[in-house]
Amino acid sequence: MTNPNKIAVLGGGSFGTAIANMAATNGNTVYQWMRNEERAKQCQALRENPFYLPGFPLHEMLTITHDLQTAITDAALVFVSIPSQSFRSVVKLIQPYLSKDTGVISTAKGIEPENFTLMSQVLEQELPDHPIGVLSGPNFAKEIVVNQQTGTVIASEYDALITLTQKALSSGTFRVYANHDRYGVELGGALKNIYAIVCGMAAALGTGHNTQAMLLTRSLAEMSRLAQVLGANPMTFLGLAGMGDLILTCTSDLSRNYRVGYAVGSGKSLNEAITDIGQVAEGVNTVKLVKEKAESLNVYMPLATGLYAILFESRPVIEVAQQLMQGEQNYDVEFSGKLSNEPSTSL
Ligand SMILES: NC(=O)c1ccc[n+]([C@@H]2O[C@H](COP(=O)([O-])OP(=O)(O)OC[C@H]3O[C@@H](n4cnc5c(N)ncnc54)[C@H](O)[C@@H]3O)[C@@H](O)[C@H]2O)c1
Ligand SMILES: O=P(O)(O)OC[C@H](O)CO
Repeated sequence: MTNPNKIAVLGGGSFGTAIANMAATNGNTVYQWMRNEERAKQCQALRENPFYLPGFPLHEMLTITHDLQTAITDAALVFVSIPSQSFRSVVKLIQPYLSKDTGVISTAKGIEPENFTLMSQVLEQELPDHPIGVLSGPNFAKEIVVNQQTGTVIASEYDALITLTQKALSSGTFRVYANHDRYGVELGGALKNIYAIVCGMAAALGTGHNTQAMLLTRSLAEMSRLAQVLGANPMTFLGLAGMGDLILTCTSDLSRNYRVGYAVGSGKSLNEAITDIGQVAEGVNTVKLVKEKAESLNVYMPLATGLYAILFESRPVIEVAQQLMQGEQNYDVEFSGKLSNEPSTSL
């Protein structure tokens, strides 16, 4: 049996800390697990995470620990807030400590290279007997912890898990919407990172509002086009985890993906940009996987393909932008029976 008020959060980064602190503030007994013992002890003693969210005090109901068993035993919910590159290896560690009905929720917005696997699909594979879900939306950790009013989405096939998550996290400043299209919600969170890099790059080149509006709108069209072919509901992309997160990350330098794009657009190499940011920007790997996937499925994704050419084939940004603008004319709104998936060479 699980303790309905016990929650575990895996990951010592910015989002893990924000989620753990919110759940603790709501009166839950929360354990945040960090792999680095020294860091866990330091955060626990300081009541702060100086590595990712310096200056922000942590709630007394939150315990930070290096002991995975203590963190997980009896927890009703486990949030996995580990970047996609390490996600599976951490999930493998937790299996022995989970109770039978513990729900496990991914907050990671990335894709595993093998078989284009999303993180909740990793959960499905590694923890087939557990209810699973995805938490995704326009959610900068740095804004959550200073109580900026925020909306998010819990997506799952399990209504009990949705209700438990809403109860654990909802507050006067955090609103948790439900969605049953887990795949669509998760895909939205992963894909928007590509376009945040594109928009950061465009901003570095001094583009105006017309360009930014066109980029955002065509990004949404492109994401939805792939999502539909992959089996997600394209309407999901009109919600917080699609359009909401796209707007957030494509318009703010709080986004690490946007900052990678801005740095590359300002003349830095991709490696310099990543090193300077010092945290995970999932879109850099995602664009490689999406370009491959789009080609194999013959889905038209000119922005993702153009970004790939700039980042990995040394194509000049201006040249790629001109090519996109001068291709053949295309339709505005898809999914209305016209041109849902026909190849073209324009934006
Ligand atoms: N930061 C945000 O505002 C935000 C918001 C929503 C979703 N996300 C997503 O959540 C995920 C995590 O993001 P973040 O911002 O917390 O990342 P982060 O870079 O701030 O922190 C990642 C944490 O994971 C830990 N980690 C990495 N590999 C590990 C391993 N093998 N074992 C144990 N711990 C490991 C790191 O030590 C670090 O503490 C990402 O997929 C991101 O896209 C982030
Ligand atoms: O900093 P980013 O670009 O990883 O974006 C963080 C979150 O995904 C915003 O919702």
